[in-house]
Amino acid sequence: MVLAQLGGSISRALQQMSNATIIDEKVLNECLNEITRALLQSDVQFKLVRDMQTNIKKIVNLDDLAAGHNKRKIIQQAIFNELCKMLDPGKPSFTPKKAKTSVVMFVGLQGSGKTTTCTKYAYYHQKKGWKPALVCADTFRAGAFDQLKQNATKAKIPFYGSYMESDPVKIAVEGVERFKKENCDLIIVDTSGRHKQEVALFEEMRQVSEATKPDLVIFVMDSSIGQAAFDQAQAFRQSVAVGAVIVTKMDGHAKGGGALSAVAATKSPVIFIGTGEHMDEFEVFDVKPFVSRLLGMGDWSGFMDKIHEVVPMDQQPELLQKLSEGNFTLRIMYEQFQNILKMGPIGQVFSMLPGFSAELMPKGREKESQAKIKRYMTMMDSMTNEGKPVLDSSNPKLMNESRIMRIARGSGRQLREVMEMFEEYKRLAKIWSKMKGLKIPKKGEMSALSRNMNAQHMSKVLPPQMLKQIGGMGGLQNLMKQMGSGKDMMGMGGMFGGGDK
Ligand SMILES: Nc1nc2c(ncn2[C@@H]2O[C@H](COP(=O)(O)OP(=O)(O)OP(=O)(O)O)[C@@H](O)[C@H]2O)c(=O)[nH]1
Repeated sequence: MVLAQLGGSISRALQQMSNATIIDEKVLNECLNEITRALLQSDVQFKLVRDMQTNIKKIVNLDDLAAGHNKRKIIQQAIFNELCKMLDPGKPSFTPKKAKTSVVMFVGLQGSGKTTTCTKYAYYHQKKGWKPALVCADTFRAGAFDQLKQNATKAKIPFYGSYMESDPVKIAVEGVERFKKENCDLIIVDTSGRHKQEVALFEEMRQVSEATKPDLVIFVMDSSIGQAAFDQAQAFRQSVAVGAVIVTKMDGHAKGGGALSAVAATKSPVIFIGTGEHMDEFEVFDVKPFVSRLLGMGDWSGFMDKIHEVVPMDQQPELLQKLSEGNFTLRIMYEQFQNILKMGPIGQVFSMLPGFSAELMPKGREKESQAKIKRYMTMMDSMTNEGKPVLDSSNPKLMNESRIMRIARGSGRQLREVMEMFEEYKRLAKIWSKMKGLKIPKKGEMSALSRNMNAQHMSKVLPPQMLKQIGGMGGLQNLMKQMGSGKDMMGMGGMFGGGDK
């Protein structure tokens, strides 16, 4: 996701400003101009960027900066707040309720990923125990119904559509009626897309909306749409009552800033993002963790959510217990590799760890990375002869030369490869050791994790250089006190944003 580079650019601009001996208006302006450039390059709409710059100038008091307060922190907090404000329209979207029928209509341009997203949305809810159903009211694109049918069949979701009927309104109404009778609680209507924002598309959309009376209209937008995002989103908003946005293809080379613009144009929140072509490459969108990640800080609550998603329920308490004790053993790594190979999204899990962005499994190189994981597992399989103490220990000293040679021989791999596997283990163990001492949150209590993070935990998570900037442990404790214990850490995340480690 190119948006991630935005965090790096912002951090660099802040660093340059922090390096200046005297912070005057000129230095502040230079810093803000640099940030503005970064935002524009990420395709955030010009007007939004300009407003943001004006707001930051209003908030940031030059006297405070001159007095030697932590300039970086003050400005970064202002940027964090402004970006959050941009992405948060101030009111949540309509949220369907399980076991109560809701009709959700999807709209968007052709190729935006609408049909794929309909299925992802249905599948996401189905996994949570809902009874979703899909209606294909796209009679414009030949093959649209086949695509929906294929996706729906794969996910075992009931669907409705027609090869013969050319009236999308009729199909939509029939489909909705049918699934209401079948007591489906989430009836999803996919509508036609066009290449451009044509009058005919909007008229058809309006008619489908009028006939089916959706509880929620979701606007699906391709993240690579760039500066056109604002106008496009606004055009849709003017024809139907868009209530939420889903931004797709966030995994690609898109700059992604259009997402921010779409929120501003529709005054509706982004509720999910699409991060790949597969059914489960779909993430709930939360503003603060997103901006935290954007600015280079990890996303602990997202990470914990992912653990709940990736690790089978019966293994979760045990895994979290071990992690909280600081015991990341080879066996844990092996078990997690197993889970990952079953479920796939390791990149998503790791990208949420501070300072650890999917190094093991970079996006676009999944096949290669999966082969690597399988190779590691074969080597680890041959370690069973080494006995329980080795697999269940987190002491790297146990991996001595003779052991490494035995493992290489046993698995038919080269010494270099065994060492590489072990280096990977050490790297992971180091990162996961930061979980040590964390109070384990129960499912649905993710924010508790944030509250339970004390300064000591935070100091372990922060890169040393950054900790120094804040004034060491003392400075950090003060800062946390100022924030108040009840404040969420994600907000702080924005203040600490990395990128210059
Ligand atoms: N990489 C990536 N590809 C996606 C994502 N979402 C959808 N796609 C792909 O984008 C292409 C277009 O998606 P569709 O779902 O067919 O688009 P659509 O908007 O329904 O198109 P129409 O039905 O013609 O309006 C397909 O190849 C999808 O696999 C995503 O989040 N990431």
